[in-house]
Amino acid sequence: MFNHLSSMSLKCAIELSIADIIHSHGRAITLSELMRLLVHSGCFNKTKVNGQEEAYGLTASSTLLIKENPTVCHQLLHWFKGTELTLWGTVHGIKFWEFLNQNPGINQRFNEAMASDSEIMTSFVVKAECKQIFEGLGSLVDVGGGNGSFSRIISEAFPGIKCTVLDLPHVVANLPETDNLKYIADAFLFKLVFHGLGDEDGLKILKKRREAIASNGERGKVIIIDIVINAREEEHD
Ligand SMILES: C[S@@+](CC[C@H](N)C(=O)[O-])C[C@H]1O[C@@H](n2cnc3c(N)ncnc32)[C@H](O)[C@@H]1O
Repeated sequence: MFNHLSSMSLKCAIELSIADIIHSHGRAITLSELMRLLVHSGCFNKTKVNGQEEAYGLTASSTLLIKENPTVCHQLLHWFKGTELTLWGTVHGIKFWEFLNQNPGINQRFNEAMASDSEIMTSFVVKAECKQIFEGLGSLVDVGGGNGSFSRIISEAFPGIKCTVLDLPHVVANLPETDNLKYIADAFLFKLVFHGLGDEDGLKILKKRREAIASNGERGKVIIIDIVINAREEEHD
């Protein structure tokens, strides 16, 4: 709920030139409560001077904020003050997925990286304690499923499930189809999709999925695997 404090305090740090102040001071310097928040998000680090006084130093992240790196500073401020959803969109003036569409080599490497992630996640999701989520399903749509690596693994582990992968045309173009393609779904899988969408788009998608699975009785499921904020521990999110 209070995660916006991290980005707002980062905005303050940039506007107050805190990274520059520490940089020109040449060593750690005492500062306020704002700095505690920025230490929590890993932007600065905390140390002691003269054995007792609290002081703050630069980390690799805040080194990027000093005015010797004007591009990073400028783009971050532009992003904080603008209406564009992502830093990527602010810097490049184009959505990330559209950028991949225009750069086939990078698109291929991105999809291969996501496929590697699927391989790693398989042991947790398909083979271990989450296995029962998939048992008994007849069909599944993998929305934003990339090149289908995760669905391929599911279809091999659960031969009874007909998997359908839905993604952008440039991602699924020329991928070999198999005979287990089907257009009715018991379950919709969203792996690492929602964190990249705004609340409005995410809710719109979920409402549509609810309508689609409501007609399918108790077999209907929406399965979401995504990044969550670590709210309990004093660790970086
Ligand atoms: C972070 S990747 C996750 C890929 C896959 N689910 C995984 O975890 O390996 C997000 C995927 O969403 C897809 N995507 C983005 N916008 C989309 C849209 N409007 N319709 C369908 N897929 C979309 C992208 O092409 C990309 O493959």
